[in-house]
Amino acid sequence: MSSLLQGVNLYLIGMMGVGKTTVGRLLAKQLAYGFVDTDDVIAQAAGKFINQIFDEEGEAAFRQLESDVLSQVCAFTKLTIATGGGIVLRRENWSYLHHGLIVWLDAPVEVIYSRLADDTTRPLLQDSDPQEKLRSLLEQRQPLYAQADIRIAIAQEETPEQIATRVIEAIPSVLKKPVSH
Ligand SMILES: Nc1ncnc2c1ncn2[C@@H]1O[C@H](COP(=O)(O)OP(=O)(O)O)[C@@H](O)[C@H]1O
Ligand SMILES: O=C(O)C1=C[C@@H](OP(=O)(O)O)[C@@H](O)[C@H](O)C1
Ligand SMILES: [Mg+2]
Repeated sequence: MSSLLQGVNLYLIGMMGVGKTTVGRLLAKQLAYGFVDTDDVIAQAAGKFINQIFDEEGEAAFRQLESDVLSQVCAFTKLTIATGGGIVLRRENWSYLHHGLIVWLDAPVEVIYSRLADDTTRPLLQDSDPQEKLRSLLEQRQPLYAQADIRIAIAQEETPEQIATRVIEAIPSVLKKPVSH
C-alpha cells in the first residue's frame, strides 16, 4: 500500500474525539510513514497546552498557529497527519490539505460524546451543554468535512485497528490510476 501511495501524505480530518490522533498513529505504523499531530506540534512550539493557548491567546491565534503548522508539514512526504477538528474552517488550509489524500473520520455525536464526556483538554467543549455544542459544531462543519477524498463512517464498537484497516482498504479507490500507453 505504501508503494501505491508513493509517499503521498494522508490527512485525517473530523470532529474532536473521533479518533484522528489514535487512528493516525496506527496508520503511520502500518504504512511505514512518519506521524504528525498538528495539535502536538502547536503545543510543543508554544510550550503550552492547547487549552492554555485558547485561554491566553484566543481561538483566532490558535487557528493562525494551526495554519502555520499545516503549511510547514505539507512540504514533507510519507506522513500521516492527524489534524485538529477545526482545521477545515479556514479556506487557506484546504490548499495545504489537498497536497495529500484527505480522510474524514465520521462518527455520530453520541459516539464522540461518550468518549469526551469527562475530557478537559478540548477548550471548545468546556460548555454547559457539551453534547449540544458538539451537535452544533458538527452541523456547521459537516459540509466542510464532506470535501474529503474518503469518508469513513465509524460505529460505536469499532476499534482503532479496525478503522485503520478500513482507511487502508479505501485508499486504492481514490488513487489516480497510472496512465497506460
Ligand atoms: N475507535 C475507538 N474506540 C474507542 N475509543 C477511542 C477510539 N478512537 C479513539 N478513542 C478514544 O477517544 C478519545 C479521543 O481520541 P483521539 O484520537 O484523541 O481523537 P481526536 O484526535 O479525533 O480528537 C481518546 O481517549 C481515545 O483513546
Ligand atoms: O474541533 C476543534 O476546533 C478543535 C479540536 C482539537 O483537536 P482534536 O480534533 O484532535 O480533538 C484541538 O485542535 C482544539 O481543541 C480545537
Ligand atoms: Mg487529536
